[in-house]
Amino acid sequence: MDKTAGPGRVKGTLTPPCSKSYAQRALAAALLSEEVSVLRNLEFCDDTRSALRCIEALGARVRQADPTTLSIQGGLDPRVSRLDVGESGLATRLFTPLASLCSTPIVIEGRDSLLRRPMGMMLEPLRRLGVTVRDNDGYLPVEVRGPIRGGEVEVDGSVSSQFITGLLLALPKAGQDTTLHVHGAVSTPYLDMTLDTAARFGVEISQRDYEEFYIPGRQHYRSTYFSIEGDWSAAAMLLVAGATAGEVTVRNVSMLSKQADTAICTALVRAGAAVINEPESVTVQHRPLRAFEFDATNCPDLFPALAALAAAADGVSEIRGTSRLEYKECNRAEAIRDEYAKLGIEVDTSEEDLMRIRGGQAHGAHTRSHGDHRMAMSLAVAALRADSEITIEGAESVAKSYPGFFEDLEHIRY
Ligand SMILES: O=C(O)C1=C[C@@H](OP(=O)(O)O)[C@@H](O)[C@H](O)C1
Ligand SMILES: C=C(OP(=O)(O)O)C(=O)O
Repeated sequence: MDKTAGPGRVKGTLTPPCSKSYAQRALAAALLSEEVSVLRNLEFCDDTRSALRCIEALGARVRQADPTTLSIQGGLDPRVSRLDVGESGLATRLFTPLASLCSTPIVIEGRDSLLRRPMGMMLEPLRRLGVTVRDNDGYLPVEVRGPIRGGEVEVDGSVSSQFITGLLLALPKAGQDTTLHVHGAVSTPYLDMTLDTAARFGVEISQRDYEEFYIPGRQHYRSTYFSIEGDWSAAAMLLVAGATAGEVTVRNVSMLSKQADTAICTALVRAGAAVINEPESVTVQHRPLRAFEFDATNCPDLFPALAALAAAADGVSEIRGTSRLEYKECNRAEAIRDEYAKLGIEVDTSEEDLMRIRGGQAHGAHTRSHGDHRMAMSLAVAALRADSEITIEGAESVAKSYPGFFEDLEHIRY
């Protein structure tokens, strides 16, 4: 689907969808409890729907108490032999270890960009933990047959944190205690979100410097009332719209959150925007923007929002961490470079792990999302400052994380 995004100013207040990272973790934890948990403020995007499908397939009994509240009777009892994780990287790397708690074979399968994302990091550690694994040369589909038994294992954390998240949530239910030795962990705030979720379900895990995790086995996930907070990755796009084209208040987000993408506020301040933090909202106002430096290694999902910010800033911004972008929904560094070039914005990715963006006047153009929700949103935000409309091919991809994005942006644009 093509979408036309127009130039304009923005002013208004928006509430982003709930954090899909927290929602997926809370759904997984509710499955692992033998009791009833209640998840509130849960709205559905494609990725949270994938996680819901997985927990139902693995045995959870889910009742919709109201449009945003689910009551979940947990308990692993696989009803199918195949799990459809849709296009969600997290659901894949989270539910593969969870499925490995079962003694029946389960195939994990996905679609589209997920089929090109590496899954090899899961194979050896799962085998060492007693799981029989069949894979497709390091890609989906993957078949696991547990039960995973715990023990001591080395894990490569340098491509993604998501498999560690899956192990951290699955292994408290294993028969033995586990020590994970993690090498080169990236996206570490996402591991804090996992530990936070586990703790809220009464599960104990200790860790040292994201290098060693100790997970006692045979633990009990207790019944929990879990309110899902607003999504900082979605908020980041809206706040950049405020910084570049007017003023935006985002409700239901707090700087006290453990979400990685709270870091957008640091980038906004460095770029010269006015950022007003309140206990349950953030307001960003436009000011003349200057080039900034920022390391996004641990918050890779911010890159597309940062690109729209840097494109509107005076000078050359330097954003570190591009090597983290190769294996997202598309190669996001290349996609940002190529699509922003169509707008007349120069993006240099020639130096390893670094992106340089020279701010300037964006021009109308026909662009592509590369099937990537964050690219579609980034281009729509960049369009606010363009001299004419930008067409975004593949705009429906926003459904992966923020189905109402275009309506929300239109609501505050004038
Ligand atoms: O655990 C999570 O919720 C996520 C972790 C990050 O992935 P990586 O650990 O692969 O960087 C992030 O990019 C992804 O959107 C969500
Ligand atoms: C990369 C993302 O998600 P996932 O890895 O869960 O597919 C994302 O939401 O930008």
